[in-house]
Amino acid sequence: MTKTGIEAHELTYKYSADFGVHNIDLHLHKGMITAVRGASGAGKSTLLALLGLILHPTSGKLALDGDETRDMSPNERDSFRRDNIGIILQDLALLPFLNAWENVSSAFGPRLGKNREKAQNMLSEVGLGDRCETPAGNLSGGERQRVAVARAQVKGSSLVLADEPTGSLDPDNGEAVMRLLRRLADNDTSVLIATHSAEVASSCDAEIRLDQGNIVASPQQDLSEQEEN
Ligand SMILES: Nc1ncnc2c1ncn2[C@@H]1O[C@H](COP(=O)(O)OP(=O)(O)OP(=O)(O)O)[C@@H](O)[C@H]1O
Repeated sequence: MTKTGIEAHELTYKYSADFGVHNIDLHLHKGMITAVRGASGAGKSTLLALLGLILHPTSGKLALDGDETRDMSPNERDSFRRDNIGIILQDLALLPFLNAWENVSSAFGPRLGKNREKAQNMLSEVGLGDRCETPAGNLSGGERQRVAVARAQVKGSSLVLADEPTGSLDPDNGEAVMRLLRRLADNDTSVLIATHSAEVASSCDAEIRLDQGNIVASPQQDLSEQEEN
């Protein structure tokens, strides 16, 4: 049987002897939003970078929908990431001189015009149908974040990783972005959000806590606690 979702087993990344993330075991199910919380420096961004195949693990295993990623070449990892993983970064990484649809279309690669219609449809879905031609640098923070969600969503990714997706937004825009991420999960995507916010975490389906690069509470624990109550 093909395993679905993301499974990490003893996943480790060492920047140095003391810093990094260590022996991470987790299973992110499809259709669920999982929050990863922890103090500054706990390892949240490092974990997202590992799951996004941006960092190559020092040791351990990582499978996405049953595909083991450990032995992929750098080129295979890049193309796997492009096809399967949407990433919403803390600093957004939108190109300010490209307009909204061009930023969304860039998820597919450099030939932006090829996927213009898909990009525009996706922008309509996140409520930005009338801002397609606006340069990203001229959009508000909330609008830019919605463009970033549209870009993560446009390929139909199996996994979406979001680093503080609501961190810089006012409550209304933050809730709008969370609703969009929920819709992604409802379409059978695994969503992982790094957040400092207890409120954001409480709106997720499960929570992982990191402390000094180690998991101190996992989604499985949270789910079994919910079942007991
Ligand atoms: N490129 C790097 N080289 C060496 N150490 C690093 C590097 N990047 C991060 N670290 C260290 O690894 C640890 C985890 O960092 P990480 O950025 O994953 O934490 P975080 O939980 O995302 O923090 P924040 O909430 O502040 O963004 C920290 O101690 C950090 O100083």
